[in-house]
Amino acid sequence: MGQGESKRERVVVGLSGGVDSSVTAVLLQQQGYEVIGLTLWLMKGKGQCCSEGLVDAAQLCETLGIEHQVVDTRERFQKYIVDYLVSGYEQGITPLPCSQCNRAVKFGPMVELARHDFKASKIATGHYARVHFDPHRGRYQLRRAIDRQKDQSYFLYDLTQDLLAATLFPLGEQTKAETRRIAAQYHLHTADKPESQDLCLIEAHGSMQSFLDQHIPAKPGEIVDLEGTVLGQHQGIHRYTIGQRKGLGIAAQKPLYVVALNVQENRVVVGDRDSITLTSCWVQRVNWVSVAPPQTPIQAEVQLRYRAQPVPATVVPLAADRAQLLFADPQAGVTPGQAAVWYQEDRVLGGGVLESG
Ligand SMILES: Nc1ncnc2c1ncn2[C@@H]1O[C@H](COP(=O)(O)OP(=O)(O)OP(=O)(O)O)[C@@H](O)[C@H]1O
Repeated sequence: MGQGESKRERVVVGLSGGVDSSVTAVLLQQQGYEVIGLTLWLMKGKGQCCSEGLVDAAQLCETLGIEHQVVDTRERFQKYIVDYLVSGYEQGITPLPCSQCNRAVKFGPMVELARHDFKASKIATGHYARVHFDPHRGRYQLRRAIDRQKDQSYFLYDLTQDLLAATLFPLGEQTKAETRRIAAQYHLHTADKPESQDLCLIEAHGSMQSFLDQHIPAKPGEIVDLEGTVLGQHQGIHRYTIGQRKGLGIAAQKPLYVVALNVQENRVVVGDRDSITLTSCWVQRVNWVSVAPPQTPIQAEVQLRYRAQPVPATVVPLAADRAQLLFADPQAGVTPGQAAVWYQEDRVLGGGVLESG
């Protein structure tokens, strides 16, 4: 290093090839960081995080004059996401792979690579969420983004304190409209890329159904009511989700919902709305984020789906990383495999995976 030159702090930015991560790189460069672009190659084929994404990310780095690295993560993605999804659907649950993807496929490996290969202390992504250190609590706090429409904190509840300490979310403080404005201002070729609407896997395969059909063979069975009366046939329980109403193909006098997916008997069990309405449920693989695991029950607002309205509940911490949720009002949207994430105001306290039964 020459005299008078100061060593700039280095940050590794996860680049998917989309507008959000592009603007993240621009903002950090503007703030004086030495930015390295890192693209994880997740899947074969075309799509946002596949070949098209790699090329767009490479082009962005060329425009910004920064280093770009691509790391082949396909095996990890296969193990933690594809296999996890397939075995979940085979067992009659509806897994949400995004939180697991963030912790095990993206943030964990990115922080490792940043520290050991790139000698960088920080990583950054284009997620809409906020993180800051609270000296009173002695912990990093994960919070919702300023832009509530885009807020992605729901998908980040599984991050650890160590990962949060190493992470920057520059977009958490601004709206998506501002992000697009910055992309246009810097003439980024990613400025007009359409918003991703769904799971990256679904975008790559056209639909969840076609993804599952490629991985799970059809296995016809019966659709029955709670008394065991056969009402129809199905082509495989992996095609159904608990709580599902549409697409059952059964004519009935009142609306029917999927109540249970019985793997042993290969049966889809249906019932009326009351039979899917719960006053409590259990959560496993709980991660407490912004607070240490509490010893006594806490009051929180629980979100049972991405974009669902949070509902008031008591979270009862249990042994072995489990918790029980006691809803203030009965809830019909409890889908095993999806994430339940609990908040106090805009702070993510914790979350976990909804259990069946
Ligand atoms: N394949 C990847 N390699 C590295 N980082 C990634 C990859 N995919 C996603 N990320 C990081 O995670 C963030 C959120 O990803 P998500 O899939 O939710 O896309 P998004 O919100 O549409 O963002 P973008 O517009 O950057 O694609 C991205 O902004 C990026 O920083």
